[in-house]
Amino acid sequence: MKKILEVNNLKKELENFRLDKLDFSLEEGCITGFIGTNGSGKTTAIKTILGLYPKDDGKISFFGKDMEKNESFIKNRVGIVLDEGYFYEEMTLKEMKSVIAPAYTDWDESIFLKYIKRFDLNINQKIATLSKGMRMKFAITLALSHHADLLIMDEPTSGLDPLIRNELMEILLNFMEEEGKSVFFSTHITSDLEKVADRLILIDKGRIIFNEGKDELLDRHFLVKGDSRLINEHTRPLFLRLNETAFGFEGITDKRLIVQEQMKDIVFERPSIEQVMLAYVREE
Ligand SMILES: Nc1ncnc2c1ncn2[C@@H]1O[C@H](COP(=O)(O)OP(=O)(O)OP(=O)(O)O)[C@@H](O)[C@H]1O
Repeated sequence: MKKILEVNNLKKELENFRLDKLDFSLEEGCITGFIGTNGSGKTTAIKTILGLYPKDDGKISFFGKDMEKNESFIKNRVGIVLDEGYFYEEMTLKEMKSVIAPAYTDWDESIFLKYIKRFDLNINQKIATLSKGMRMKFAITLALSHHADLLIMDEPTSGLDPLIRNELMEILLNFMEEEGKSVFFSTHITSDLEKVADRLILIDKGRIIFNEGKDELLDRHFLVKGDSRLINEHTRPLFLRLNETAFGFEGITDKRLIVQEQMKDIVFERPSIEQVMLAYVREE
């Protein structure tokens, strides 16, 4: 499969935080969820990849082209949604659109108007008067209106109600129906990814912890439930994360066969993305 984005050895140092040698690539035709808890480095990684923060080291290429030498070609083909949309507050949506649209060679007014309608936005409303969710919908509309091949979105579902979040997931699935499209989006609402993601990348404290197909990841981890008396010095290390109460234990393991051998009367269930994510996130 074609590589849409390649990030090699990316480093970025902020005052109290460091992105540590990020290495990953995105393949064409995939929706990749970029997950991690608050402050894990998702926004910093996305902004550095997009060149909004200067990188300290590493190489970034989109569509096989070096980011630094092909910025305008790349920006044309990438639809971007950032969590704090960069808009002029005094403008109406229509005026803001007129500023942004000429930057894209493939701007499509009919798509723009289609999403304005679908998201129930008023093009004559001032940006300053939009709610957080409406701002996000406007940013998503702009990103979808220039025939981008790759959508990069930072927390696009934050501030959206469950109904609109669900609609956005449908929109992403529709977007993927056309050949050659890819989506990369960060979120800490991992339930949004259960239905749509093909791959998941977990970042924690500025480092990538896993980068794997969603189904493979969920197929090789198990949520185990049973009596707390089964937990002892031999069984405890079999779990990546373990919660014990007076009533029983719940743990995430990637060693199903050994657990099955050593513990009787337990139940195996398929974990959620959130449960697997939390199993890998180191606590302070
Ligand atoms: N401009 C900046 N200057 C200094 N430190 C920063 C800057 N931006 C972010 N940080 C720090 O970098 C760390 C990672 O923040 P970042 O916003 O990338 O995390 P995140 O995973 O996107 O979190 P969230 O889910 O809360 O949005 C945090 O400790 C944050 O305080």
